Amino acid sequence: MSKPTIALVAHDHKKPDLLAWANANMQRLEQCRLVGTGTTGGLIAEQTGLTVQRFKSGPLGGDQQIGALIAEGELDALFFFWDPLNPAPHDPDVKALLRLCSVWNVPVACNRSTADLLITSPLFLSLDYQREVPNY
Ligand SMILES: O=C(CO)COP(=O)(O)O
Repeated sequence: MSKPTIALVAHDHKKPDLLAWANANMQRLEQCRLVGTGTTGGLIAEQTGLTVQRFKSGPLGGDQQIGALIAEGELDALFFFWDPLNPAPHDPDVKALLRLCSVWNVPVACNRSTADLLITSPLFLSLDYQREVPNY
């Protein structure tokens, strides 16, 4: 398997959580191709030194760009620390992104504990594991 592609996204109040998690998982993240929404991706690249391909900011279409990667079969996992306590102007985009993860059986972590379990799973970087992709 080539490097898995994973997306990193966080709403503003959750960015510190995602950043702390990224710092704690540098070695694993270095083995992945990283993409992210604009502000999140920039922050992670700047503060960890990891290379992150940045899409537009979430409210400007970044979630949808990541959704497009999913629809094209190019995303292996989404780490999306969304904010359950503050409404986002682009909530439909957020829902659409999470929905596509279910449609295409893409693993998604919405908080730090799930992100820990996912990134440390022996299946995650395993050559033997093939995620089942639905055949619509
Ligand atoms: O709004 C977002 C996800 O819905 C994240 O966008 P930013 O990374 O640009 O803040």
